Formats: sequence, structure tokens, C-alpha cells
Amino acid sequence: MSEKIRVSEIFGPTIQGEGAVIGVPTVFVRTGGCDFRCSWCDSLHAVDQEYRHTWAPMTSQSVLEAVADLSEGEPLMITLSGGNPAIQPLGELINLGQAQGYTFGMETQGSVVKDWFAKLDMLVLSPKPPSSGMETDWKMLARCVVQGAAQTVLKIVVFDDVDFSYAQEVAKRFPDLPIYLQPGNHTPPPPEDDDAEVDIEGIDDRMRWLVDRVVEKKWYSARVLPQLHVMLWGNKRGV
Ligand SMILES: C[S@@+](CC[C@H](N)C(=O)[O-])C[C@H]1O[C@@H](n2cnc3c(N)ncnc32)[C@H](O)[C@@H]1O
Ligand SMILES: Nc1nc2[nH]cc(C(=O)O)c2c(=O)[nH]1
Ligand code: SF4
Ligand SMILES: [Mg+2]
Repeated sequence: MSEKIRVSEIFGPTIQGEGAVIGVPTVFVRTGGCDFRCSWCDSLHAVDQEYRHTWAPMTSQSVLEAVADLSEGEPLMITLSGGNPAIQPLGELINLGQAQGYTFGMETQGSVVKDWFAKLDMLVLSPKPPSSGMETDWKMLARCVVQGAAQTVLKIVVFDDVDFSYAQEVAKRFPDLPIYLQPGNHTPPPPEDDDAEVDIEGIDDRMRWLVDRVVEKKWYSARVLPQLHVMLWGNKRGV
């Protein structure tokens, strides 16, 4: 019997709200458990051990059935997120899904590498800036890149100037990867809150500041994007 996947939630179809494939319809499979604990994590219900009892152990087949129920059998992009999906056994799910016409994107911080990264259609590496309180293992991040997903991109959350310098350092180390900058959202909801308010003005301010910084530095290969789902629905879960 293959190992079960710990699943916090499966939701959609919605649009991918962030980064390289922003706007693309997708179903999210959010796994439970993370080796990090970022100070500003917006998905603590999939990180904090306090919520472990809500993370259902599921087979790959049952995850795919749940996705197919939501998409009414139409194959689409499945986005694996978390928590850190890299700590879950996801190779079989990707094989099964791709055989049925699904494509797979994954969001991970680059702290753990698996051989099945090579099967992904889109790997989003989101190493964590200083404001998160986490450290970057540069060697591990580089191993995630060479694992060879069809497309690999970087996405860095930026709250302040120190984070901005960190993002520049990441870009310097990985000059061949497209890099997306995303303003941080300061108001993560309490995990049990299904419809939390969000500080849109603060996000707008940081977005404008981020554009100014990119232009000032003539960093013309950077791409600056807000979290579209947060602009539309705030910190609501399941969108
Ligand atoms: C919740 S994480 C889950 C996947 C993985 N653990 C990671 O961090 O990449 C998904 C994305 O949301 C971003 N994110 C988390 N909290 C955020 C916040 N408060 N503001 C902006 N982006 C945030 C992360 O940086 C990551 O790119
Ligand atoms: N619409 C939407 N787009 C997203 N992109 C990354 C998300 C995540 O939490 O991983 C996310 C999310 O939760 N919802
Ligand atoms: S790595 Fe991702 S899921 Fe884990 S705590 Fe940080 S933002 Fe949250
Ligand atoms: Mg999110």
C-alpha cells in the first residue's frame, strides 16, 4: 500500500491568484504540515500542529476523485500547496493525474527536494525572506532547481527593504529563472476564521512601493504582482 497524503483542504476551481500562472483556473490541493513557520504565514491551518486533526490522510486516488468532483470530471491544472507539499508522497498522484490529462503546479519554499519534482509542469520556488524569521538553505534551493520540473520560477514575498535586497540576492544566484515579487499581506487570518478582513490599503501601499523600488533599481527582469485572490476575496479560505 502506498503512503497516504495528509490533506488540509481541496478547493476550487478558482483562479491561481499569484505568480507566473496568475488567472489560470485551477483546483488547489493544500497539504497539512510544514517544516517552516513563517511569522506572517497566511495558511497556518495547514502548518500549526494544533490543526493536525483536520489533516485527512488520503490516497492519491481519493485526492484525484475529490478534484474530479469539483471540476466535474474536466481535467485542469491542479495546484499543490500547503503547508509544504514537498514533505508529502505526491509522485503517485502526479502520475495518475497526468495520465488523465491534469497538469500539476506546486508551491514550495525550497527546503526539501524530491525526485518527483521532475514530473511537475510548474514548480514555484518561494524561498523565504528575512521578515519571515526563516533561514534559506541555498544548497537545497539549488537542488530543487536542478531536479528539473518542466518550468521553474521564483516567487518572493517582500515586506520591506531588507526583503527586497534578499530578493535581489536570490535573482543573482539564479539568473536563469523568472522571478516574481509579491507584496506581503500583514493580516493573516486566525486559522479558524473563514472570512477574515484584510488590510487592502496596506497591500496597495506596499505594491506601489515595490514597483517604485524595482524601477529605481532598473531591475527590469523582475515581475511585480499582487495576490489577486486577496484583492478579490480578502483572506477568505477556499478561494
Ligand atoms: C502558504 S504558502 C504554501 C507553500 C509553501 N509552504 C511556500 O511557502 O511556498 C503559498 C504561498 O503563499 C505565500 N504567502 C504566505 N503567507 C503570505 C503573506 N502573509 N503574504 C503574502 N504571501 C504569502 C508564500 O510565500 C507562498 O509563496
Ligand atoms: N486563488 C488562490 N491562489 C493561490 N496561489 C497560491 C495560494 C496558496 O495558498 O498556496 C493560493 C490560494 O490559496 N488561492
Ligand atoms: S513555508 Fe509556506 S506554509 Fe510553511 S509557514 Fe512559510 S508560508 Fe506558511
Ligand atoms: Mg494562500
